[in-house]
Amino acid sequence: MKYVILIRHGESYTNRNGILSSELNRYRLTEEGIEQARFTGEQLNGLKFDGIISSPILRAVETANIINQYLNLEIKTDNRAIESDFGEYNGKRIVDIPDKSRDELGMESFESQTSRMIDLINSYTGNYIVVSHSFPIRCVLANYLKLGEIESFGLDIRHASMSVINVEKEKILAIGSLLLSPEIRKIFK
Ligand SMILES: O=C(O)[C@@H](CO)OP(=O)(O)O
Repeated sequence: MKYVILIRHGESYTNRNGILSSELNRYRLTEEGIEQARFTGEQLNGLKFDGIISSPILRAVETANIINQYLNLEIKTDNRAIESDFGEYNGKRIVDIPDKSRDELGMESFESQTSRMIDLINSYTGNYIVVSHSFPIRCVLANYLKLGEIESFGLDIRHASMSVINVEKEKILAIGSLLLSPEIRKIFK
């Protein structure tokens, strides 16, 4: 890819209920999450992309379809953009998860998520929107910022926010933005 806009899905019932879930078809977007996705679609309206790639998880696919109402592109699902694998903690409330490292908890590692997301980005040519999840997006940004898991802990990726990367120059142009600057909009005209 030349440029990528990484978008976290809108608020879903996993977030509303404080649950970690990588189940494919269980948790939909909330009304708020639908509105968030619509707002992001409006920001992207009229801009040109080579396609939308989405995590196969329902909340991401719903977000991609709402955004695509403004873009009318082909949407591809790609497992490399999927949510973290939470292991035995899949479906559990965040408050009930012991305060241990991901490795100790048997969850998918920071490195695994980083490499699958970078692999996805490097396997498409052109400018794409990628709809994914908070942690995988944080992994990509940390990669370009040359930060590790602990050092990038503060990267809080809001629902339906846009993080923009010039992939060829390995340069982050925006992190977790709800709007696009005129300079960034020009790239996709
Ligand atoms: O549950 C969360 O906090 C994140 C973790 O990646 O998932 P999602 O972005 O799907 O809400």
